[in-house]
Amino acid sequence: MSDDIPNKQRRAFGFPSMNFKEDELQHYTLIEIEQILHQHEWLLMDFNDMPKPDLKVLKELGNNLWRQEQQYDVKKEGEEHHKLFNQLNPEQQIVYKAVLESVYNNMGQLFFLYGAGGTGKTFVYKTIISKLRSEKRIVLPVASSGIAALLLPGGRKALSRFKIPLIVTEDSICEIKKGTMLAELLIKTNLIIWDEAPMSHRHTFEVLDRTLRDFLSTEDSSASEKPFGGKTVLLGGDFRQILPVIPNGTRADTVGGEAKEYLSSHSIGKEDTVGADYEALYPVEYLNSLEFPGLPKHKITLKKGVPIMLLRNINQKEGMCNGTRMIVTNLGEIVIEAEIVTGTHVGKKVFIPRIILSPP
Ligand SMILES: Nc1ncnc2c1ncn2[C@@H]1O[C@H](COP(=O)(O)OP(=O)(O)OP(=O)(O)O)[C@@H](O)[C@H]1O
Repeated sequence: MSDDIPNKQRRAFGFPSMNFKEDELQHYTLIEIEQILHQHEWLLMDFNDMPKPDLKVLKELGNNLWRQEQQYDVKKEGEEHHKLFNQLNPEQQIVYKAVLESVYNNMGQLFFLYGAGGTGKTFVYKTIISKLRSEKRIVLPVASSGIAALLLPGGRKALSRFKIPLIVTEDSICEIKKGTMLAELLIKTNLIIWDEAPMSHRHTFEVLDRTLRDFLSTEDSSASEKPFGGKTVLLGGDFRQILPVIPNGTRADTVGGEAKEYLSSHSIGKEDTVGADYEALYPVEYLNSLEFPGLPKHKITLKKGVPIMLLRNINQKEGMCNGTRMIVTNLGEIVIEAEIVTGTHVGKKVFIPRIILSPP
């Protein structure tokens, strides 16, 4: 009877590669038997010798998010860990040991792994992640940005993983309800790794901290007094990679660099105007404020290093077509120098002149 259970549950959970342990199969089979007995007005309880399904285990098995974290191939993770661990340098080993000691002994320590770019932080995260996943423990690796999250195995953006509200205040909490799959997963998590931590506002960590204290205090009342409810948390990043903090500064002040304004035209040609009345009726400021579909604004502000996209085919042979993305490398008086970052001409420097456009 249990032979059909894996296929049935794989279909139900939508995991074609889902594996089941012997005892998990037993619980599912007992539930099936219970359902058949119900049809004949019997219960499993009526048979003293029959084992009973454990509802707590079944609740766990029904948690898709927990399931996902349990689907890692233990053998592969073990091999990955073996490969990475043997390469750790002495400093990386210190971090590795300290974090794992806290996880194994439920010490709930909070770590900060600080290092300049390229010094091997992600390497340490990966070694720790593979070690814990090879032991079927749960690690939730997140990063402040989506790009950094992609570098972590099974990594997610912190805001979406923990359902942190976009606008966080001193009293916000994660948008996770108690008893949901995500709440249960957080309770079971052994380690949280948060890369690029200095890029996130203090309030985002406090939101997670408050939420974990709340969830974990239902099982252990002292959790409300512990940072992150007593979970081991490894924050990491490089303070040199954050944006400078400028008190009362505007967005432009924070990003830095000199901005340059480009106008579609410096003046209206005499031949385009029809008498003084017309000028009074349609002042230059008004004309410049008009926006038409298919035409860029009258004024654009650019800086070195900003990404831009062409909206016209300028020179297809040179890779400058509608949709080509570039990074601005130099700002001339009426010409912009940029480097192509997409397509077959990646890395090529091109010049974008001012061009005459009319609505399509
Ligand atoms: N102990 C090590 N042995 C071999 N290679 C290593 C070791 N530590 C790091 N590396 C390699 O060095 C490079 C940079 O490491 P890593 O990406 O972990 O740095 P990082 O500190 O996370 O950088 P960033 O902050 O820019 O993300 C990677 O290619 C990584 O594989």
